[in-house]
Amino acid sequence: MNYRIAPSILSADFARLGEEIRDVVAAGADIIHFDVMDNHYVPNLTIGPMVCEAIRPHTSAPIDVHLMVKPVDALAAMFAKAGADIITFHPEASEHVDRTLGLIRDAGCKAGLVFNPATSLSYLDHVMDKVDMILIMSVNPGFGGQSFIPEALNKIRAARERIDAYTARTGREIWLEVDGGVKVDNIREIAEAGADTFVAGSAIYGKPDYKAVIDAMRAELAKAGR
Ligand SMILES: O=C(CO)[C@@H](O)[C@H](O)COP(=O)(O)O
Repeated sequence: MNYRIAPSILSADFARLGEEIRDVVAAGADIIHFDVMDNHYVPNLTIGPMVCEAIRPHTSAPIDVHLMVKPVDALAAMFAKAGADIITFHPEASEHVDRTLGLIRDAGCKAGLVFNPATSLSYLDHVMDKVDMILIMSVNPGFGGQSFIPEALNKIRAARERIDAYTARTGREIWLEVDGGVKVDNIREIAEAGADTFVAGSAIYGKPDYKAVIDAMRAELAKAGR
């Protein structure tokens, strides 16, 4: 299994963002997770396309933009232009899920849907052909440093079943990402439930030695029974 670790820069030192991104990639990160909050869809306000454009020259690692915004389409287009590689959004925040997925892919990015703990996976029913990544939230979005909600494991299993059935039928791969409260001590269980891509903010940026945390996560993933 090809596992990917995606540090969330929400927990980085924003005053030194370029350096923080270079450091975490040097420590073994595969992807940079970029949280966009609008103080409307979620009760917090973070960073926009100008910051994405500013960090783009600092890394060749994929930038994975998680849009916690409503409406979605205009910002999705701006992030594609600003250098994002992957753009995910919450289906209930889009007026037209199929069209939003299409506009992200037409702009050259991978597109994904994000599921809050209370959002049904049935949003996937008619759009799997346009989905490159499914992101399961294991906390309610808006803040870093929250505890993993155990019920998310069942949702990860259900998403994995959908992906495996789809891949068996079409041969096309879809990534399964998990975000919220991911730590060294639960990453193995999350992988065994079916995730392949792991967002971790406070677990990595909250420790002085990023490489030690990422190495410990990979050691746990190596023991996963998938
Ligand atoms: O999208 C979010 C929170 O809404 C996340 O990406 C957090 O940034 C994850 O932080 P930790 O739970 O890993 O500290």
